[in-house]
Amino acid sequence: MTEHLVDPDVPRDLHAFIAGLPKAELHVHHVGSASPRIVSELAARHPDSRVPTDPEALVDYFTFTDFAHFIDVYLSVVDLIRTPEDVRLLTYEVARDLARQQVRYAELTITPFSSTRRGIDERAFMDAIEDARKAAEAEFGTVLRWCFDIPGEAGLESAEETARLATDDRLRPEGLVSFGLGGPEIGVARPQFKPYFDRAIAAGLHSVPHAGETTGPETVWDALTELRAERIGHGTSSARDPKLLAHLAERRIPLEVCPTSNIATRAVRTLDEHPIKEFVRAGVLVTINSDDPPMFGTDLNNEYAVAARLLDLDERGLAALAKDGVEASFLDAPGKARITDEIDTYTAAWLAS
Ligand SMILES: O=C(O)c1cccc(C(=O)CC[C@H]2O[C@@H](n3cnc4c(=O)[nH]cnc43)[C@H](O)[C@@H]2O)c1
Ligand SMILES: [Zn+2]
Repeated sequence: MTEHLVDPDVPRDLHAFIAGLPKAELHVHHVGSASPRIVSELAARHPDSRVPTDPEALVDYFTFTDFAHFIDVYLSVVDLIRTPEDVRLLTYEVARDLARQQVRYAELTITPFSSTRRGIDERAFMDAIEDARKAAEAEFGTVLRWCFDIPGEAGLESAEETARLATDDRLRPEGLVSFGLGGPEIGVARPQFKPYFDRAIAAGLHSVPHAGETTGPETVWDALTELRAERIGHGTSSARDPKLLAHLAERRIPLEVCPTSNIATRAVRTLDEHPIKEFVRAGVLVTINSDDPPMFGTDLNNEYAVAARLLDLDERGLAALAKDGVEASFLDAPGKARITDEIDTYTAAWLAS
């Protein structure tokens, strides 16, 4: 249990239950998962960067005034990743952090455009993530899969490049399962990305755009109708549209909810005002995720503790939430059954002890 993340309003034994609970993480960004140790190590290697080298100074550096400020800081960390070896190290260390939290399966959102435009060779980039994925599975038992996302604000050039990297048979990595859209939403309309999503879907990828994180429910509708979203990244503003909530519930389209992220980027004012309760009340399939954990001073276990408090969950409720995460994942049926069984076995043993 990470002491600074112990929520005093959640019983300690529930924190301990969460710490050992097998979980799936469906919404977590590659660069946004770099631990303070990795960020400071990379910053020390690149003294021209404005990113602090002192891990303690990172707490202030990772305090955001709004979403635009968050993206600005995020890109300063992206600037630290300059070689394929940086990419490999980051990916492997992210897997280690996930494994420590009993994450059995994670879909990691990667923005290959940001790396290739900064001069990392595309072949070497793919080899680096795949090499780390295989090593992580063999050494930690955590299965990683990739979502390649378009950094929407970088324009259609970035959409074209991301679609090419995701669909070219000579480049497309084995671990790639989905196609996303990230970055700021304001002024970046979802429908313009339809042709790129069409190509990715035709190549067998799942559609998982961010939508409704910093704009209204109409963005979520656009993601559903234009980009054929199978899950929605955040979808926070869906709570403002009862018809949309009913649609999401009826079609079993999961929301990838990241509560602490929404507070850190100031998309939502306080955790108590977070709409997660409305989602559950409307019957929407909610999954719990961490987004950019070290940047937001959180981790997946803490997000489960937050959910336990906001939704008043006990061990059985938390186990059900973890199983919903597995169900909403793009794992195959035997893979889902394996983790679900593990959750049931763990929970039964915990309750019997
Ligand atoms: O890489 C560039 O050069 C570049 C140029 C212009 C714009 C961008 C971006 O907008 C990058 C956005 C970046 O942010 C990632 N991310 C991480 N967390 C979140 C989130 O909560 N909501 C949306 N985006 C997020 C995203 O994956 C992109 O990599 C880049
Ligand atoms: Zn995100």
